[in-house]
Amino acid sequence: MAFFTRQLCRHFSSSAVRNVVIKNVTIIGGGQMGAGIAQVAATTGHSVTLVDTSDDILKTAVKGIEGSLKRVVKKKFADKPEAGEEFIQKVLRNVSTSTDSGSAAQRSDLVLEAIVENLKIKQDIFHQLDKVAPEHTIFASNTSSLPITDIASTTSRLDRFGGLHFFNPVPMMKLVEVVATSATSKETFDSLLNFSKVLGKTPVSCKDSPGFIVNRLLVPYLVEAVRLHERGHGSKEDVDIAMKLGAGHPMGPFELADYVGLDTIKFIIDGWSAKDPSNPLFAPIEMLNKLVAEGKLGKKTGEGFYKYKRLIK
Ligand SMILES: CCCCCCCC(=O)CC(=O)SCCNC(=O)CCNC(=O)[C@H](O)C(C)(C)COP(=O)(O)OP(=O)(O)OC[C@H]1O[C@@H](n2cnc3c(N)ncnc32)[C@H](O)[C@@H]1OP(=O)(O)O
Ligand SMILES: NC(=O)C1=CN([C@@H]2O[C@H](COP(=O)(O)OP(=O)(O)OC[C@H]3O[C@@H](n4cnc5c(N)ncnc54)[C@H](O)[C@@H]3O)[C@@H](O)[C@H]2O)C=CC1
Repeated sequence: MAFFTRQLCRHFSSSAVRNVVIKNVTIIGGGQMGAGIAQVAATTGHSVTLVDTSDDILKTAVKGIEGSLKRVVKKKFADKPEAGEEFIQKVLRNVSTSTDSGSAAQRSDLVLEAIVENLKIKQDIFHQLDKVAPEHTIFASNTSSLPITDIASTTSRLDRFGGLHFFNPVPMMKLVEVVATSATSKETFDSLLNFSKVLGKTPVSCKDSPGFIVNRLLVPYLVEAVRLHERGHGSKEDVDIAMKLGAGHPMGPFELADYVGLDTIKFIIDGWSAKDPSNPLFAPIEMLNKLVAEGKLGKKTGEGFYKYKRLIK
C-alpha cells in the first residue's frame, strides 16, 4: 500500500508537466542505434547531444552519421552535389557530443538511452540523470527486450518515463514502438508519439510486455533459424536464401542477426531465459554463445555468422 501511495504521489506531483514539445535531445550511447537516432533527430531540426564513454567512440559515431547522410544525399541531391554537402553540414551542426551525460541532460527535453542491453547499467545511468535533469524532461529507453518499468524503477519520474524502440538501420526503418508503462502519463505518451511523427516515423503503441510487438515475434523466429542450422537441417546460406526468396524478407535470419549484433541477441535470450527458465525457446544456443565468446559480434566487429570486408562504422 505504501508503495502504491508513493506511485500516486509521484504521478500527481508532476501533473503540472503538460505535453512537452521536444526540441533538445540527449542520446546516451553512440553505437549503431544511438548514432542512427541522433542522425534522424538532427535531420528533423532537433538539437542533439550524443553521449558516450570516450571521445574516440563519439568521433566514430559522428563519422558514421556523416557516412549515412552521404548515402541519403546521393539520392536526394543527385543533381545538386553542393546543396547536398550544405545539407550534410547543416545536419551535423545540430549534433554535439559529450562524455558528460549529466550536463547534457540538464539542457534536455528528452533523454533517450541506447546503451548496452543490461538492466543494471541502464538503471544506474537513469538514477544519476534523474537527480540533475529538469522537472519536465522525459526519459525514454530504446531497449529491445527489458521491461521499461524495471529500467524506470530507479528514478522518481515514473510518469515521465516511456519506451521509444527504434529499428536498425534507423534512417531507413519507418517504425517506432512507443511503450507506455502503467505509470506513464498520457502527456508523456503523447509527447513521445508526437516526437516519433516529427522524426518522420510511424509509431505504434505497445504495452510494456517482453519484446513489445516486433521482437516478441522476431526473436523466436531467429533462434529457431539457428537451431534448425545446428540440427543440420540447412546451411546458413540456404536458410537466408529461403527466407528472402520464399518469405520476402529483405535479409535472411543469419544476415539479420549479424546486422543487429550477436551480443545484443545473446543479452536478450539470456535475459528472457533467466525470467522464464523452463521455456525451451530461450535455452542457450551453442553456436551463438561461441561466436560471442570469440568476440565475433556480427557486422560491427567484421565477423559473426559471416565475414565482412567493410565494418559498419
Ligand atoms: C533479429 C532478432 C533479434 C532482434 C533484437 C534486437 C533488434 C531490435 O530490437 C529491433 C530491430 O532493429 S530488428 C531489425 C530490423 N531491421 C531489419 O529487419 C532490416 C532488414 N534489412 C533491410 O531492410 C534492408 O536490407 C536494408 C534497408 C538494411 C538495406 O537495404 P538493401 O538490402 O536493399 O541494401 P542497400 O542497397 O545497401 O540499401 C538500400 C537503400 O537503403 C539505403 N541505406 C541503407 N542503409 C542505410 C543507412 N544506414 N543510412 C542511410 N541509408 C541507408 C541505401 O543508401 C540504399 O538507398 P538507394 O540506393 O536509394 O536504394
Ligand atoms: N542493434 C539493434 O539492431 C537494436 C538495438 N536496440 C537496443 O539499443 C541499445 C543499443 O544497441 P546498439 O546500438 O546496437 O549497441 P552498440 O553496442 O552498437 O552501442 C552501444 C553504445 O553504448 C555505449 N555505452 C555503453 N555504456 C555506456 C554508458 N554508461 N554511457 C554512455 N555510453 C555507453 C557504448 O560505448 C556503445 O557505443 C540496446 O539496448 C539494444 O537492445 C534496439 C533496436 C535495435
